[in-house]
Amino acid sequence: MNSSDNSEFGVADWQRLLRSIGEDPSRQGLRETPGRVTRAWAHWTRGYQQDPATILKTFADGGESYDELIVVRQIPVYSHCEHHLAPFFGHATIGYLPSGHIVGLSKLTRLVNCFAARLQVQERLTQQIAQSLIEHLQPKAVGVIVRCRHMCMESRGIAVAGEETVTSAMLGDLKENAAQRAEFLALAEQP
Ligand SMILES: Nc1nc2c(ncn2[C@@H]2O[C@H](COP(=O)(O)OP(=O)(O)OP(=O)(O)O)[C@@H](O)[C@H]2O)c(=O)[nH]1
Ligand SMILES: [Zn+2]
Repeated sequence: MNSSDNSEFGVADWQRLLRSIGEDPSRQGLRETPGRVTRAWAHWTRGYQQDPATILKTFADGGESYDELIVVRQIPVYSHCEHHLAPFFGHATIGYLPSGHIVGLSKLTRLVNCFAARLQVQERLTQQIAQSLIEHLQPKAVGVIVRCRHMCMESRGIAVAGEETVTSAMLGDLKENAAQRAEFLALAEQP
């Protein structure tokens, strides 16, 4: 969303929204809010402008042929549900079994951000992370676990606080090989 582009949702629309809930957009505390919220939504939806292929540039693993699981845990997730535009947030764990290529560890967090900064359901977010790793890194296996709290379920609707939704995607060896999956889950869950 670009506030200088009249064809897109911007400052005038947020002013209208503020009026529609009975507020006065010209009062001191709200004067800067439409511009601020426009910029905030541009940030929360920046993922539409990001390309997972560019993020996941691989580098050869220096001849060391590392062939064990690589697991990164506690990757922060901030997203918005496509049903209510309400935040959902939590953490992701990503594991993969390389096949000749590894990726910079920070790129896994960037990949999560790229898909989380779009309107989502948690299930699709989880699958997109896993599928793009398979597509661009061609590992032997990928496992993704996402745990989130959904504000549309806590602050409204069913209105229960603190429920956690857990989703997972297991591809390649992690789908087919029970021992491999057990190892990933042990690494993912270790305190
Ligand atoms: N599967 C899935 N559902 C989600 C996610 N985020 C929100 N929802 C659900 O989307 C559903 C939308 O249901 P609707 O009946 O169309 O909308 P609603 O009347 O606002 O539903 P309530 O939240 O039950 O009041 C709700 O059950 C939400 O809990 C998500 O990431 N995955
Ligand atoms: Zn929702």
